[in-house]
Amino acid sequence: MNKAELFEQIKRKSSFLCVGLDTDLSKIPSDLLKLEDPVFEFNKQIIDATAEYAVAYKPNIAFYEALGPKGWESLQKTLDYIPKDIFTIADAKRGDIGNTSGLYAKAFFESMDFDSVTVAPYMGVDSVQPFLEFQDKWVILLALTSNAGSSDFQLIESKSGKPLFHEVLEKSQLWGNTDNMMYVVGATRGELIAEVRKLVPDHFFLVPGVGAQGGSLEEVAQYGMNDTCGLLVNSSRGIIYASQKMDFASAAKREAEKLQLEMASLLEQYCR
Ligand SMILES: O=C(O)c1cc(=O)[nH]c(=O)n1[C@@H]1O[C@H](COP(=O)(O)O)[C@@H](O)[C@H]1O
Repeated sequence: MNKAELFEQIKRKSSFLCVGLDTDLSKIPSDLLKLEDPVFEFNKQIIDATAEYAVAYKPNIAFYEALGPKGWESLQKTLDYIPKDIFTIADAKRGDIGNTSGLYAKAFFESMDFDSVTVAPYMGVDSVQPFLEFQDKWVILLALTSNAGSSDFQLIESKSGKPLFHEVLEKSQLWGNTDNMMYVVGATRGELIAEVRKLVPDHFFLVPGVGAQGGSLEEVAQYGMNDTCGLLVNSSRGIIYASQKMDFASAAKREAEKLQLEMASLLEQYCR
């Protein structure tokens, strides 16, 4: 999916919601555990309930990897079930020496056909380029993450006197095929989002951290939105575990709709 198609979908649904499929066997209703593939059954019902409000789904790979081969099977079935016009993100946070990154890229872009994968920039250009070689796929580079520990390295002043996340944003722009690059920018980072937007005015941000982590959607839109929206805002636990009983799908639908309505008015206000 290219940027124009993504923006078209955002306009059509008046939404920039990404639903995070962080599906955890210890949090899904126990009745589902009797089924052959509880993770897929849960995801299927979540997707059915939220697809009209979502422009992206983001399975966090850890939740599937942790279950061994069965988890990978649930992940593949989930990916196949997501409607084809919705953007898919493999939240895998990969990145390694070139030849290894090439195989990570193959895993998520060829074997599994995700639209995008989250990548850590720490190992530098040669660890990211193999992902960028897939012309019609997207790399979502960790820039300024939502967790408290992000200050440990990302906010440190580099040699040039700028915080390290500035270097990530500026350097990565020189890595080629950056049209298909997005950046992770945490919703918990408030005004710093404006700083990131100044450095990369046209790129999409994947913004986790609203809902369970307490980030403000209003603030994200105010500081981060551009004239093609430029935002995919993720909520995982706030949607998928809105109820931990068998009414989980209708509760997820309610939460997704609530966010979508808020997003519709933010699009009107800030998407210019
Ligand atoms: O790359 C991510 O998606 C990510 C980056 C980041 O800075 N913070 C962050 O929370 N995430 C992911 O976004 C999701 C947030 O989940 P909730 O806090 O439950 O909405 C999880 O899958 C995290 O791994």
